[in-house]
Amino acid sequence: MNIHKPWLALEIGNSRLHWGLFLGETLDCTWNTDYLPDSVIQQLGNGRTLDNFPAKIFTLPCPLPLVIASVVPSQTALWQSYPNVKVITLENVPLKNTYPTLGIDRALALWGAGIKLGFPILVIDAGTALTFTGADSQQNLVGGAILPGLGLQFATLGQKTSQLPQLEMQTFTSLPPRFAQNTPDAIQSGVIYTLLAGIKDFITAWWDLYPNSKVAIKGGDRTLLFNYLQTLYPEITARLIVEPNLIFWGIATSNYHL
Ligand SMILES: Nc1ncnc2c1ncn2[C@@H]1O[C@H](COP(=O)(O)OP(=O)(O)O)[C@@H](O)[C@H]1O
Ligand SMILES: CC(C)(COP(=O)(O)O)[C@@H](O)C(=O)NCCC(=O)O
Ligand SMILES: [K+]
Repeated sequence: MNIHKPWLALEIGNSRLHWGLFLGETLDCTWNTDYLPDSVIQQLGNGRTLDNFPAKIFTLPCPLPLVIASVVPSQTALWQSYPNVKVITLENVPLKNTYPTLGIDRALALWGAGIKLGFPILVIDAGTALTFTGADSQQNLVGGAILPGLGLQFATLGQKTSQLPQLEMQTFTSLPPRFAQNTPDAIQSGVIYTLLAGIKDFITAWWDLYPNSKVAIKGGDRTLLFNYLQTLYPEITARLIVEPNLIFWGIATSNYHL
């Protein structure tokens, strides 16, 4: 590939779309959007661009080549009509010892983190689901864990009970009192302190196995969780790398042909 050739990387998550504009092998900028309707996808394929895309895309030869990493097959299907599209699969990721149903987002983030930060590596993805995914010094997947992400935990409590309100995370500022005296604080306390203790437990268990390993956190809730962790467990955050672009690093270092 020409070193300055522009192309788009698209990660399709379970909540939204994550975009990266590459110039050759360099990640130029990133942004997020909601899922797009079929009509808009057709327009993009016809060379038009969108208001909430970076303005510089207007200056590039559209439609740009597109590389997709998706964990939502129904969304992937909408892009099959795009003229120059490549869908990344596990076979394109050099990570070893993977299992067939491993999420491509987890494989790419782990691979990207390992290549840039070094193996062994543990990646925490604080997205719709919260995942832990680790690799050893030989670039083998060691394994990981999957649980409901922060937003999903609040949404589930709000939707599946009659008396619990739906909390909006944008209103969260600092840690709630652990022993709360009202319903919203009690929900926050239960979800947040339990999740933070779980994250700490997974990280320390990983460090028991790989004492010098780097640990990186990505995903839409990364900043909120990092800030809370910093208050409760500063010794953990001192060694925790916050990096939103691990998947784009993984895409840039995988084997596929546009
Ligand atoms: N603008 C936003 N839209 C949606 N979710 C957001 C936004 N900003 C932060 N989040 C948080 O990001 C989480 C989803 O993470 P994200 O990495 O975007 O998901 P996915 O990759 O699974 O689509 C939600 O729990 C939510 O709290
Ligand atoms: C665990 C996930 C749902 C995470 O997706 P996300 O929350 O990032 O949208 C996704 O990686 C997935 O569907 N994985 C397949 C199962 C596995 O990785 O074992
Ligand atoms: K994700």
